[in-house]
Amino acid sequence: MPLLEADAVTKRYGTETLALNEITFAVQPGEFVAIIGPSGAGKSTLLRCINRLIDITSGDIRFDGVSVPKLRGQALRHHRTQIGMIFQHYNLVNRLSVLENVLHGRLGYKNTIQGILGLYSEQEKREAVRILEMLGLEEQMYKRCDQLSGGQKQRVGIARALVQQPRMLLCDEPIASLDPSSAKIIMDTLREINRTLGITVLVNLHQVDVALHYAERIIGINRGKILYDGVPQALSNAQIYQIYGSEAGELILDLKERYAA
Ligand SMILES: Nc1ncnc2c1ncn2[C@@H]1O[C@H](COP(=O)(O)OP(=O)(O)OP(=O)(O)O)[C@@H](O)[C@H]1O
Repeated sequence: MPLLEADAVTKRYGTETLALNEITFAVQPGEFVAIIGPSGAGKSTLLRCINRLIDITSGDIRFDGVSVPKLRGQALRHHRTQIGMIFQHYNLVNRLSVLENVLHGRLGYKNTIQGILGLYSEQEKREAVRILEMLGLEEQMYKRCDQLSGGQKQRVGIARALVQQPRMLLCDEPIASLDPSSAKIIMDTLREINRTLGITVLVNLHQVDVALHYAERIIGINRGKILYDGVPQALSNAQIYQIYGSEAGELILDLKERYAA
């Protein structure tokens, strides 16, 4: 059974903007999928609908066979614990330590009082430390997050998602604010998590070359519609043009340079 199914998902903002237009696809457990497309294509909207940060207008999204739009209360909180989110701007609390930020990933499992008091079990703290060590952040553990580099902040974001023990990671432009070497570390980390922990990864990427390098499947979106869904090897330049429209020229030039090198 697929882990995630999107069935004719449509999302409108007000009456004007049709951000997603009958999107249909399914993701199997363990897949590494890159969603590519130009600015405004609907990539962020799609991830936010999957996690129910926003409601879809029509269609259905099923996670592990359960209809996401119908979830309420405890069931919705449980759904969100299953999905780790990683953001372009990290969404960390800068004045708190790395360890405290990572433990925030456990909040979905707590009642309000436990959450407010920051009550975490020894087991949860040990697990947070173990994940920080795995991501090479053991020396940063007690630093405030505002003392970290962008790449380190994003690794904290990944650690926070992992302590949730998620089944899927949704990554919204995780490398858009990073220099190339930090971006590589983040993408390598996501691939490693996918391969060794078997966690399904859906990653929004603006950069088609990165998507081609890392993903085993590409979903290309333009104006809220899927224009390509398949393996990276079969994505032609003509299809890249279709997906990216006027932004394509520069991208394809970059690709040629990359492959020539
Ligand atoms: N909260 C909102 N209210 C109204 N319109 C929105 C909202 N969020 C996004 N949109 C619009 O929906 C469309 C899709 O936006 P979305 O952010 O999902 O695209 P994207 O592919 O993630 O682009 P980017 O990479 O620039 O974030 C755009 O036309 C955008 O202007």
